[in-house]
Amino acid sequence: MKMNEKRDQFLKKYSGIMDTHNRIPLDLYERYNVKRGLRNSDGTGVLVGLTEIGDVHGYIMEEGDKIPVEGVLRYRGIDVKELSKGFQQEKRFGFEETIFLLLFGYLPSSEELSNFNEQIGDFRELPDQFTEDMILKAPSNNIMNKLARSVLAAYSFDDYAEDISVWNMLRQSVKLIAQLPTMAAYAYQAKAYYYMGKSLFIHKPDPSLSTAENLLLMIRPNRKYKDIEAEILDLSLVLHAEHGGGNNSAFSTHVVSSSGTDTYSAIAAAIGSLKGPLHGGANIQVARMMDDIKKHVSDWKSDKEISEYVTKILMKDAFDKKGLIYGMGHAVYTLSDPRAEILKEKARELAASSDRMDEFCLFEKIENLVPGIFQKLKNNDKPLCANVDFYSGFVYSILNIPEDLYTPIFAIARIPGWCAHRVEEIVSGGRIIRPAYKSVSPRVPYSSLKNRG
Ligand SMILES: CC(=O)SCCNC(=O)CCNC(=O)[C@H](O)C(C)(C)COP(=O)(O)OP(=O)(O)OC[C@H]1O[C@@H](n2cnc3c(N)ncnc32)[C@H](O)[C@@H]1OP(=O)(O)O
Ligand SMILES: O=C([O-])CC(=O)C(=O)O
Repeated sequence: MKMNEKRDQFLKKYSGIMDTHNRIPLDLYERYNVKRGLRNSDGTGVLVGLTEIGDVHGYIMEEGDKIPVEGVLRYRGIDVKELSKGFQQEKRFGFEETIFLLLFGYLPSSEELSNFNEQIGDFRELPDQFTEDMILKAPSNNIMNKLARSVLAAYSFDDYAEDISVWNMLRQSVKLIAQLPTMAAYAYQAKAYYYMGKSLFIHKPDPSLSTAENLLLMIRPNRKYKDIEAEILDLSLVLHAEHGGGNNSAFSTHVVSSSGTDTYSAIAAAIGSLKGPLHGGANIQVARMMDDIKKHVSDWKSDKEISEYVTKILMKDAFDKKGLIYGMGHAVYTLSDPRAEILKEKARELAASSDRMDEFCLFEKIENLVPGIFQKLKNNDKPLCANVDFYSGFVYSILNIPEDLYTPIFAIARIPGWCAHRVEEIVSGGRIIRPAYKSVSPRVPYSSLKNRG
């Protein structure tokens, strides 16, 4: 028998065995009062830490009951809606001051902001040979995978990689925050060249420009972008920058950092977490799901036809058969996600000016119809709102940003949050995160090889 056939047989047999031997009966979780997914029985998160960085508010507790409320998100105590309104009204980019706010805990003065922008600008370029050796020689079909590997590779270019003093973590944080857009843009160019047959171009970042402008100039063949495109991308970066300590990627950062490991390992772990389709990777899944819905629903104005197809998706009978409507639902928000509301209005404006209003209306219909269908199918009254990932990809598509970069843009936005959480963990956490797992395995005596069946 050929090795391939033997391998197929091996995988078939042992994947079945592996599955059986890793299934713990659901009733045991209840019996031992296990907080699955670190959740209490009402879906609220188990309290495992304190943070001053982000505050995510989606319900209030009243006499033991969870009462849904409109969502509010605060960065270092400042409402993100006010923060966004502030820099937009002053016609400035907001992402760099948001990074400052998250890292240092207060809004910078103009002098502090311009010094900070200089620091970021100075770090934007990748080290000598990094692009050639670490990105072009080892491209990936998946930019998040390439980003995580690039962050790990950056360890080897840092003489103080292991130093976890605050001074050094700040240096590493600013460097990684500045370089992640460059890594993502070049990783995308490498993918476009090696996997998609496109021309290869590597544009140098411009230290005098914002993160949003740099990202756009590095992914555009002619380095050109419109001001409005950079402004909207900047706003989106601000909205994605931080989400408390409990979200999966920030918590991964806390867990990994609590072992005392280096910054590159912690940030690579966070990128791996964000990539998942239940977390930041949902933005690309929304785009794929919407393409599928557009293909299968002939009348985009028909509530009936849309509802029937959405029901099929929820019943695991259509699209990726996972039973999920991506971009809907949230672990904390109930009635609304403030970021989705802002992105929705941007999506509406952009759609109106680019002849894509029919698509926008389809998104809006799905947003409005899904909660009712979900409640009917699940026989509950749980509110379900659009989350930050629902409209972001649609906005990016109008900005002509390739789908491959949707989740990497989320990572570029969220790395300041991760860095702030890493420092908070090391400065204030101070104890290795180590929850308990109860063993429910029966005791089995060892048997020697000759006595096994
Ligand atoms: C940046 C971000 O990470 S935002 C979130 C991005 N992720 C998505 O958009 C994926 C779709 N949404 C989801 O899978 C979920 O809403 C999550 C992962 C965001 C939150 O999950 P949870 O906190 O477990 O949600 P919640 O406690 O409200 O879920 C209750 C039930 O509703 C289901 N549910 C929640 N949202 C959805 C959805 N969009 N589609 C189908 N079912 C859903 C859950 O799977 C769960 O089912 P179960 O009881 O059979 O296990
Ligand atoms: O908080 C969460 O669970 C998910 C998240 O990161 C976000 O919504 O931005």
